[in-house]
Amino acid sequence: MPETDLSILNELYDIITDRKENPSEDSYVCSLLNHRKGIDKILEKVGEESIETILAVKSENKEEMIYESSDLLFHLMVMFVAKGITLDEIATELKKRRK
Ligand SMILES: N=c1c2ncn([C@@H]3O[C@H](COP(=O)(O)OP(=O)(O)OP(=O)(O)O)[C@@H](O)[C@H]3O)c2ncn1[C@@H]1O[C@H](COP(=O)(O)O)[C@@H](O)[C@H]1O
Repeated sequence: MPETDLSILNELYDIITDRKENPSEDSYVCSLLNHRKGIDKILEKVGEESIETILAVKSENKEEMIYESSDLLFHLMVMFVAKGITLDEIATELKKRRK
């Protein structure tokens, strides 16, 4: 299988971390990280995007599947940053499971 460049995931993680450290008014990520509902707002988005991903898969429309999965992955990454979970920690956990 060809190696895919997944560096965008690290780049996006770094941008989200930067938004946490340097809040700005017009940032969507900041609006989630600093929401009055706290972590619940991010969890709401993860839940919504999960459902949208499921519906996209059921629709059999691959473009929709990719679009909604990207939304889900993005919001999961915001959740990771909010809770101090690094992508390395996720990768390590996945590697432990490798057979
Ligand atoms: N990758 C993303 C990304 N993917 C999805 N989204 C946002 O996630 C939201 C998805 O929610 P919905 O589908 O429910 O759409 P909505 O109707 O706008 O949602 P509501 O919040 O109004 O409920 C949309 O507002 C999208 O714009 C993203 N927003 C930002 N990024 C990246 O995050 C970085 C930081 O963004 P800012 O914090 O806005 O600077 C940017 O460089 C982007 O690369």
